[in-house]
Amino acid sequence: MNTSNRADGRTRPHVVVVGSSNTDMTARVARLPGPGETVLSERFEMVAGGKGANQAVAAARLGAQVTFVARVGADALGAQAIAGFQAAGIDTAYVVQDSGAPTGIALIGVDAARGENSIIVAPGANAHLSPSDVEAASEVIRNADIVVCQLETPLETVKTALRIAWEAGVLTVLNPAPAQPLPADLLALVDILTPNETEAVLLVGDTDASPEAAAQQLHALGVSSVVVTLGAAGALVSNADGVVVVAGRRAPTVVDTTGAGDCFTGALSVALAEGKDLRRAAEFAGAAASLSVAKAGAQPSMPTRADVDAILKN
Ligand SMILES: Nc1ncnc2c1ncn2[C@@H]1O[C@H](COP(=O)(O)OP(=O)(O)OP(=O)(O)O)[C@@H](O)[C@H]1O
Repeated sequence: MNTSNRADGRTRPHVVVVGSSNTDMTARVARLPGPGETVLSERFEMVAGGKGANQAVAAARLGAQVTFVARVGADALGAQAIAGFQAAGIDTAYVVQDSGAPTGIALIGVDAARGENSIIVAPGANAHLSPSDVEAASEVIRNADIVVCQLETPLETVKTALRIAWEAGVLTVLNPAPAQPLPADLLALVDILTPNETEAVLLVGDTDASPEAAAQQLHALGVSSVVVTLGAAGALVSNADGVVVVAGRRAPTVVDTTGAGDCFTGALSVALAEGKDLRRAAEFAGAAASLSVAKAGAQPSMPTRADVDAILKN
């Protein structure tokens, strides 16, 4: 393990995140516009997002040494994203600024009265994150404690990252979001899969499957550990030790659940890299995610290690 000692005596695990970085542009409106219609927004916010970046920031806030492998545009939003990663202490040596594509964005309209949203995602540079970008970081991946991927970048790229890690005996985590069916040869490279309920049933192609039944089918496809997140109810943890539901922690208040899943996967990865077993890692991740829903925005809402340790003591 490539761990270094911290002042508090705890070892600092090395987490490599391979994935997306977006800028989320959110406009609250009284009513979402129909085709051809223009509406005025009462409030506009621009917040750093993208599942990969959210998970990288979550892991860094929780005390891991984090290397992020990603692509942003050679534009102002890309420079801003990189500055944000560096401020969080993330190693950005493998964040490429792509001069041929803009930074990925999500345009989010929120109906303030109903809380409904409509979202347009323009992946931009995320779609250019290539197997060779990942290969450039292969030495870092082979020496990591854990490698974490999601599905907002090309599947071939995800597969390359998982394969390099798998062949080196490094733990692999896949958060299979956004929901989509996956090829068996990719799933076979995954140690720990972290779908939410929708993603779990979509992966097994059976929308009537219970989370537990979906987990069993995923084990049959070669995934040794499955953690299905269940929103406020917590998470179903399934591996060779059996199946258990780790109850959700009551959030102090629920302000914004955006990024709760990313916080959970980032935190789970840190805990696993520190050597916790899957169930204890899921308890840690649930505690972190319950704190993340109490604050607005994905990256700004990721809790610190001290915040999580404090609620775990209670
Ligand atoms: N209202 C809540 N109160 C406490 N914890 C929550 C709440 N909602 C989510 N969580 C925590 O966050 C984890 C992930 O939530 P969820 O299952 O909704 O994932 P998700 O659908 O990927 O989330 P999102 O897409 O909003 O990021 C849960 O397992 C739980 O630990």
